[in-house]
Amino acid sequence: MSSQFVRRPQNLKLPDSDIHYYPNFFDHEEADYFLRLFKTTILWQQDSIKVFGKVYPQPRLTALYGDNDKTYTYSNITMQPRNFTPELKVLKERIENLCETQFTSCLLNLYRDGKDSNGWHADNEKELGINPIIASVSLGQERYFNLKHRNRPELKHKILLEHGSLLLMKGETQHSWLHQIPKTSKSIGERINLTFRKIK
Ligand SMILES: O=C(O)CCC(=O)C(=O)O
Ligand SMILES: [Fe+2]
Repeated sequence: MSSQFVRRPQNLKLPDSDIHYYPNFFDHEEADYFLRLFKTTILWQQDSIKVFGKVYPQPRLTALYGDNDKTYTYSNITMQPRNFTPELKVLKERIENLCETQFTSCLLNLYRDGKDSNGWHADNEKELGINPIIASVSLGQERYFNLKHRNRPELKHKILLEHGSLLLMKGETQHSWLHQIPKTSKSIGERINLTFRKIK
């Protein structure tokens, strides 16, 4: 890995949240390397989700890696973790140094094109405990990340998640806000997202 120097993050300053954005957490070359590596070495799967009783393929591919065998359940999908690869461990440790905390797990998303998406949700599964810290790495195609406050409809925000960036969400963010990656009709390339979490 090259430079460990990390520039100061942008703080989103939204009420009832604690969100920080590091645009160049990885330099361009590193980000390219990890994008190609994870595209080819992660065991991507497409699960089915049930929406109002109907079953659909999830609009993206996913994978779960971890250092324990605890399952993770969201949207009625229970995922079984695989063991961290050496490269995922390297990334995890680099982010742990920045955040001064430990992660047990990494949920990965592969958005193949603009039709792939991630609907409104909060990362508030009980396995994550209260006020979880979520560290989210973006590689490849930049995509918008929308935020909306649960109880105050006038509070909305969107941020472009760039290649090689890191987004940290902590404190009461998951309690008060929902987030999504919307579809786009533009013809765009693929994006990989990694979210490091503590699964208890
Ligand atoms: O792809 C992203 O940036 C967001 C992913 C996400 O919200 C999740 O996996 O919970
Ligand atoms: Fe999420």
